[in-house]
Amino acid sequence: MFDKQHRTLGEFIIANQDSFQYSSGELSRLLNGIRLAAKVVNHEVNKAGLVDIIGSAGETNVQGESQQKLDVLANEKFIQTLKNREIVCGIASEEEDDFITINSFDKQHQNKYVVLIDPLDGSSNIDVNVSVGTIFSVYRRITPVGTPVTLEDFLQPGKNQIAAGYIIYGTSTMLVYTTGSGVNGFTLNPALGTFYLSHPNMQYPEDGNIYSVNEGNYIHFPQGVKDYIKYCQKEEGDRPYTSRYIGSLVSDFHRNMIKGGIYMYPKSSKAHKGKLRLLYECNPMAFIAEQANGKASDGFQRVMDIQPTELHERVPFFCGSKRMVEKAEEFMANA
Ligand SMILES: O=P(O)(O)OC[C@H]1O[C@](O)(COP(=O)(O)O)[C@@H](O)[C@@H]1O
Repeated sequence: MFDKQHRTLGEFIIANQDSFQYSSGELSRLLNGIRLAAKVVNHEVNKAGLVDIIGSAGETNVQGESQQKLDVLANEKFIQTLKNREIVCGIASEEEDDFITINSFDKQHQNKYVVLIDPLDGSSNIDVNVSVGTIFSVYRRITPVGTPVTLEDFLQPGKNQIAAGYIIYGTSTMLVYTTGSGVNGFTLNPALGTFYLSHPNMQYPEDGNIYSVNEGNYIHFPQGVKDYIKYCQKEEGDRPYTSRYIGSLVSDFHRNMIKGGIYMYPKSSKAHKGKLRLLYECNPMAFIAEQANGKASDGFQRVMDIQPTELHERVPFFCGSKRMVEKAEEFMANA
């Protein structure tokens, strides 16, 4: 298992390269690209209140959401950084209608990895100085090297992920990721511009007492969700639980992973498939949750078993401490 002596993220990536199935150093270079882009975006997020980077960019993205200027900037920085690494053959992003094809420098489509990103998660919180994040998911392509990347390379079930993580731009900036051998968190020392291992081997508590859901949608929720929320609020045993909802998936997830809790974005009569996107929000968070002894489902099945059919498809999402997600699923099944 990993030891704390590998203090910086760079050292940690190299030191653990061999624990990775296709260890050729390429994934390390990809992760180092994400590390670099995270620092650049962190710098922009931190000074957001001072420069004209807050507010709408005047455009809407493929989801019909108004794009924030920081969304656009974060999208550009991650795409640019990943393009230059000679590893990535394609990128899909919340801010891009279609996937982006990246050819290797020799123009022979030799790159092997696809990356899916939510460049700035929690965008409704940007203007009000509440923590936001970036989410990333990495797969090995399934179409032959030497040919251009196709949609098929992106529409892989979450269980095929080889790496996933998030960056949280909060009271401190952290990068949390997994390559399938546990979850580790690194905190940025802004004075040195270096990420240090601060949270080795992160684990969800088996059970918790925090529930995170937008209760403003309560009347639109399925009966099973209403029943589970009532269960959380009932004066019985270690309940009522505490309600905490920041409105940034990354921030709510991070808190619940440390303290024990459940995050829910169910379907509703307003949003028949929920709001969160399977490929670059739910799957990466599900991979991290499972690697940290947590659980992630759509209320009925393991999220990472879902076979995607569209780049920007949405799914209901229940994620957190194992016992709490199982209890929520119980209410969904019995409703
Ligand atoms: O405001 P709502 O409907 O509760 O949605 C909040 C959820 O949507 C998100 O902001 C995702 O959407 P964005 O990636 O567009 O920000 C999550 O981070 C958050 O948990």
